[in-house]
Amino acid sequence: MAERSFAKEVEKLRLADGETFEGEGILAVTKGLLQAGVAYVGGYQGSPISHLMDVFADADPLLRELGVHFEANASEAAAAAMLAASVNYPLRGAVAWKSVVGTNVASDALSNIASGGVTGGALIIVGEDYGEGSSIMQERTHAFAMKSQMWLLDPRPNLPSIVAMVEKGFELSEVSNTPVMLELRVRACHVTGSFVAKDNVRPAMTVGEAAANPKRDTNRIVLPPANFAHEHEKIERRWPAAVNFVRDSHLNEWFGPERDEIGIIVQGGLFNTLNRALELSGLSDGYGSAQLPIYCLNVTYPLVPEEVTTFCRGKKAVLIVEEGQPEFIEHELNTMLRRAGIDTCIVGKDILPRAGEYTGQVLCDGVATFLDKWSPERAPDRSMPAPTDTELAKEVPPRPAGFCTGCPERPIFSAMKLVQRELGELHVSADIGCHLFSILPPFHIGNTTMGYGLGTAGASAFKPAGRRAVAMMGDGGFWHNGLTSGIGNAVFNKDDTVTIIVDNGYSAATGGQDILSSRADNPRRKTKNPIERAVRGMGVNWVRSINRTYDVTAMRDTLKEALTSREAGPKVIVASSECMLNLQRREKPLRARAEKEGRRVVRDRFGIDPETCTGDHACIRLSGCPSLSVRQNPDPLRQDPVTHIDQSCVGCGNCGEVSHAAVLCPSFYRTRIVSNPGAFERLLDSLRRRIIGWFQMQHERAIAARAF
Ligand SMILES: O=C(O)C(=O)Cc1c[nH]c2ccccc12
Repeated sequence: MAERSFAKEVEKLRLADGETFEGEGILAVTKGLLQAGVAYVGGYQGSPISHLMDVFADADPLLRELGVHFEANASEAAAAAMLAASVNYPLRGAVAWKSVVGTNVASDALSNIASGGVTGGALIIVGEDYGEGSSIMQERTHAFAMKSQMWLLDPRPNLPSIVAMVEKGFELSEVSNTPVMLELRVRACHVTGSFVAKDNVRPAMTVGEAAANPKRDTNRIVLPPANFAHEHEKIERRWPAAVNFVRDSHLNEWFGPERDEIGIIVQGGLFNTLNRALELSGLSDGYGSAQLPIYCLNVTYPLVPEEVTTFCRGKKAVLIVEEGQPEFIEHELNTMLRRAGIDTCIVGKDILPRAGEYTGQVLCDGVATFLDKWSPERAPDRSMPAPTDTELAKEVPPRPAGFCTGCPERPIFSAMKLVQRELGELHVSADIGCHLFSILPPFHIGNTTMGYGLGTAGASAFKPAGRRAVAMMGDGGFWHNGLTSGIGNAVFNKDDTVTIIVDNGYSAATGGQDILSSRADNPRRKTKNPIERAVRGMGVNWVRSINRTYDVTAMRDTLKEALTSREAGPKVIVASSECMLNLQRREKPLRARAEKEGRRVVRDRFGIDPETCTGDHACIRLSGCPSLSVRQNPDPLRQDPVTHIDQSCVGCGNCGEVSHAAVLCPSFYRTRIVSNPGAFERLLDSLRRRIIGWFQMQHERAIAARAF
């Protein structure tokens, strides 16, 4: 069950010619694909395009009606390889993934398809996870475009521009026989707006029809001598064809006055931020009516030399707003101008930061610095305070990201802490996924992370002389590649590593999509393929499955056994409990309906007895649940605040289990909250309240007597 359902919104994908579509960027992309007659779509989820994959999945009935194939690919590599369908056949295909990491994973297939070239349009929608809020290394997809000569679209975050780039992207791909990447930053994925729709177009050829009429052309396969010809073809034919198409179709946009001494060139995806900076500087408005010439690159690769020289000729200086490093576009602009003998000064990373996101504030400062030097009469007043410099920012302590309340992965790390207490500190090779939060407080567990599914591979150099290394792997990473890169590798190399495979039932970190081992019924996919069976099939003999990770004692003992077992070869613990977010998403509405209908509903909550709590908060350090908080000690003779469980508790019981396994204290209790209780239950409740109330009254009197 995905994080968000688009079941209602996908109805908008049926809009016909002339009707107005209103909604989010990712839905607009999908509508654009259907209007362009796409024959197949796929990809692998990951921020910021997870929801695009969810839109595809929810739109599957419509896709089927139109004869469009949708595949939830096993990885980005698998998605890129699927684009092979566009090599020999006039099939338009689109895949989506998170970049730059997904592009790294896909790069084998990508290089192949870029070399051989395509017949049908191939579009790769990359969710560019760069800048503040990103979870990955800060790199640019642009480098991949340049190294393989794949074209890179970076549309202005505006629905008509995004839809146009989808449609034109296919045409560009076909006229230049080259795969095209469409880069969407997180804000473009979720920007809302409207555009005038066109009818959906059934693909002229379906993937089924292509398979029934196979074609081959050895010139399109990367093998000598064709591979050498491909390079020439790229440079001599495909590249010029792309440049001509971008120019003739006016894919890049021009804003502001035609003549000026200065101007700005901007990556399309940054246009809105630049415009906002100009607006704050009194040089534009909310509609993009800039008072400076702007050349907006909706296509950032390849550049169009004639457009660049036309824009720059006669200008003293041009600012290039290009996020990230290295400054590929800036270098190329300089080369182009030099070749054309134009001496316009290109200003870029000499005044704009070399690293970090180009936020509104960064661009405000950059534009001001640019204007100070090149057009001081238009330079804005710089007395504006930075928006983050508020009282609130000073007061609120930074809060590290962490596991959700009730997360079944938390007890795994609590158990690991307990094991470390006995066996000493462990080298833990971490993996991509929710479990990566173990690295941050309060656990401080995890020494490296090498990539998705690569936890076990990341521990493979450690051949234990005494203490075994521990590797983490998520179920998402396991099916993405970890089964071979981690488990297979460890079996073959006779590694002694202990791998904990965290099986929460979903690709939880990417938004709760089903994977092979999901327990959920999925009418379109084959789920319920146990990880343990796959691991055993790979040749691991020592495998233990724990089906309730909240059982901290069992987790601790199994981990200890794995670390000390005499058996040679990899040791694998499959630790399973359902992702609490998904569980709540599924159960909450059912519970609410049952309560409303007057049916008896029981749910668990945990609490802490403030009288028993000593206030040392070891429970918080060992569990880290966000629902564990502190409150004033009710006993006037004890000053330390006591632990308190707030309203967000989902009753997973981890806090109590941890306290029990660590022999901390008996202050945790479980309450059962009964909605719509029966008559007997009510009677019992009032009886209990009276008896307990009597004891409490005695106790309160005793405390009052001690008070000052
Ligand atoms: O959803 C995210 O934010 C992820 O980091 C998950 C992810 C999806 N595909 C990947 C490829 C390499 C590394 C991480 C991911």
